[in-house]
Amino acid sequence: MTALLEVQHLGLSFDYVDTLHDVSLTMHDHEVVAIVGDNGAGKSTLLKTIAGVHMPDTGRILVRGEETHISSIKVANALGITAIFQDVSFCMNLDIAANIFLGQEIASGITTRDDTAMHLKARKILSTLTSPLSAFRSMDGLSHGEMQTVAIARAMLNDPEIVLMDEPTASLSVIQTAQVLSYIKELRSQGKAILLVCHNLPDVFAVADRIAIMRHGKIVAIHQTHETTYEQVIAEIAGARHVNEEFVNNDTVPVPHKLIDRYN
Ligand SMILES: Nc1ncnc2c1ncn2[C@@H]1O[C@H](COP(=O)(O)OP(=O)(O)OP(=O)(O)O)[C@@H](O)[C@H]1O
Repeated sequence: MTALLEVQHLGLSFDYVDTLHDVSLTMHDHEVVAIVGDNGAGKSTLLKTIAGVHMPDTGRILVRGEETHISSIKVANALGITAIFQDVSFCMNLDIAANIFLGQEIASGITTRDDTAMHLKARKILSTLTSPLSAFRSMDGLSHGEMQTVAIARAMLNDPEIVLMDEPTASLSVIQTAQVLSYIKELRSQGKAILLVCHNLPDVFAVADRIAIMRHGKIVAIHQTHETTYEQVIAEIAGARHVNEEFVNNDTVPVPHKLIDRYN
């Protein structure tokens, strides 16, 4: 089966420092792949390189089996790749529909926007995500989680096949996080491939089919989520040769939280 996205031996340096080193990764439709790693491991740089923000120095990116040169975000979008970065900007004085269409408004004449068509499409996208948000609501006053919903809806505008998400649950409440994770599952069920950079291991284990661990610009391991454990992933993030028994055998605190507390 042809992979939707194939990254082969990517390398990228900033100021002579290897930020990505021989990175290879394959993604198929109906799949969520999470990239985890310590600060500075190169996760966001990998995502941005696939999204067209950076051009790799070496290696290849294939989309549906075809070699591509993703020289800009626009080129990535045309290939069916869309990214949701951490610093999404909104126009707070406009409504949700206008923010979903920001920069891609539907015109009804040379100088006028077709607000009705935009609201209809915005409502359709929100309902596809099973979001209860009204497209008429003002951005002003939305919670972080609701803004993340709008960011995801905006990314769905051109029905991409490959969705790249950088820390979509950062600074969200438990409920908002659950909502965003359910959107990710919904996108997977629609056949999309989702690449997720995420620090939060419970979120990763809740939603990812595979987990890729990055360290010092390299992918050091890729696991099927159901075949790995928090202990193993944390050990690989940290570069430990063995899983620490102290972590594994302490049954007084739920293991994931104990591990994460220790790791942080
Ligand atoms: N545009 C850039 N110019 C120079 N160095 C950069 C640039 N972007 C990233 N880097 C460097 O590349 C390394 C990897 O950064 P990156 O943001 O990809 O890491 P990360 O794994 O996403 O980290 P974090 O979890 O902290 O966001 C860091 O040392 C960073 O300073």
